[in-house]
Parts: sequence; C-alpha cells; structure tokens
Amino acid sequence: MLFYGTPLTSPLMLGTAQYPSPEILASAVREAQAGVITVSLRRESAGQKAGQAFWSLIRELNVPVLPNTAGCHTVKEAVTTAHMAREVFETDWIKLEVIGDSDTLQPDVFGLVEAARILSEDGFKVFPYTTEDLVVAERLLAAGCEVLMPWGAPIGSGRGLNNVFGLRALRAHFPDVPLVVDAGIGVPSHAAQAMELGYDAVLINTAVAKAGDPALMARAFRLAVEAGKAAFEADPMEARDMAAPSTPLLGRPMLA
Ligand SMILES: CC(=O)[C@@H](O)[C@H](O)COP(=O)(O)O
Repeated sequence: MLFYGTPLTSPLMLGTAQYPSPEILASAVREAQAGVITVSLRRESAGQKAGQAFWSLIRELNVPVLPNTAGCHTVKEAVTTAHMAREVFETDWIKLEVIGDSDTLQPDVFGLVEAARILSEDGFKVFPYTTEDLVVAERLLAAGCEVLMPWGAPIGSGRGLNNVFGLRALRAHFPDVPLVVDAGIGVPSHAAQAMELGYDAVLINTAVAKAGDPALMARAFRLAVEAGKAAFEADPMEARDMAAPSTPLLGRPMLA
C-alpha cells in the first residue's frame, strides 16, 4: 500500500515519546525496523538544548519522519504546529491530532475535519487521528485526506482494539484507502489483530516506550505485525459456531 504515493519499508509506525533515554529510543527504533517514526513538535521545544539533541538523534535514525500535532486542542493550534513541523522536518506529511477531551484524549472530529481541509488545501499530506466513525471518515476523505488513522483505544490506554466491528466496517467501506490503527495498542497481539483485519499499518508509542525492555518489545511488535500481515494475505478461515472435525473420517474401524 502506498501512503500518498510513497511505499513504507515496514507497516510498523513508532512514536518517539516517553522513552527512558535517547539511546533506548534509538535501539527500539532499530529493533522495530520501523517504516516511519512520529515526532511531536510540542513535546520537544526546538529552542531548548535537550530539544536540539533530540532533533539530531531523530535525523541520525534515518527513518522517514511523520511529525504530529499531539497535544493540540484547537484547529488553530494544530494548523500552526503543522506549519512549524513542515519547516523543521522539511516534509509535508503531518499526523493531525485535534484533541476534543482532556480525560479520554478523544479526537475532536469536527475540528479535525476543519483542520484537515485547511492543511490539505495548503499542500499538506494529512494523516488524521480519528475515530472509527464511517461518516467522519467520508468527511476526512472529502477534505483531502488520502490516509485514515482510526484509534484502537484511547491514547496510552493499551486496551487494544475496542471496537473490532467498527474497524472491520471501516476496512470494508474503504478498501482502497490506506488505514492505520493508531493509539491504544498495548501488546503485540493487538497489532497482529489489526493487521489480520487487513489494516495497512499500526502506530504504537506507549506500549514500546513504557515496556521494561523497550528494544525487546519493539522487536516483538515487529514480529507481530509481520505475522498479522502474512495471516491476512493468507486469507484466514471464517470462525464457526459449531465444531467441524479437522480429521475427516473414512468409514469406521472394524472392532473385533
Ligand atoms: C505518539 C503518538 O502519535 C500518539 O499520540 C499515538 O496516538 C500513539 O498512541 P499510543 O501511545 O497509545 O500507542
């Protein structure tokens, strides 16, 4: 699948926040063999010394960067942050977050559609962090988005795919749109499940950054994503309500 005309080397997108150290972040990115890393402009102030070291590290990792507008609660904040990100990272890709509720970090889908339209008209390639709502998805596509990033569960919750039915419906409605499950993935089996549903990629931050061994967890996610993708491509069996013998019987044994 192409993301705005660009193939990814891996369907694993990795967040770069909350790691115990820059070295551990670097080893996690390497072990994940991430196709994309996402970076928040607002978490690491470009003016600070620590910020400068962070930017240098991000560049050295040599992985495509998807800047994000994490922490933005209004259209104006998100649009301004996207413009700053375009300058800093010299990319027109932007992961667009407009948060609507501070407790759940649920996206404000109304602000999201508006910001997506403004940024798309300004030449940005928008990756919107959204819900699994089909109507909102239609609006985002009409606003110029060519990728959708529905949540699995609230950011940082690690709850996995809360609404498998909704995510499956989104996949079925938009077979040609690149879809990424973003947020709420807690363990590798959640990522495998997303890929088994036919999603094109997953984005994970907290589950790797907050693991006891982030590099090992990054490797586990890489393997899970690979397994889930292969399973989808292998056309998995349908679940059944009733038992079906896995060993067909040919006649009955002759009992003495
Ligand atoms: C870094 C980033 O983009 C997050 O806002 C993202 O949504 C990941 O969520 P998790 O931390 O739950 O993986």
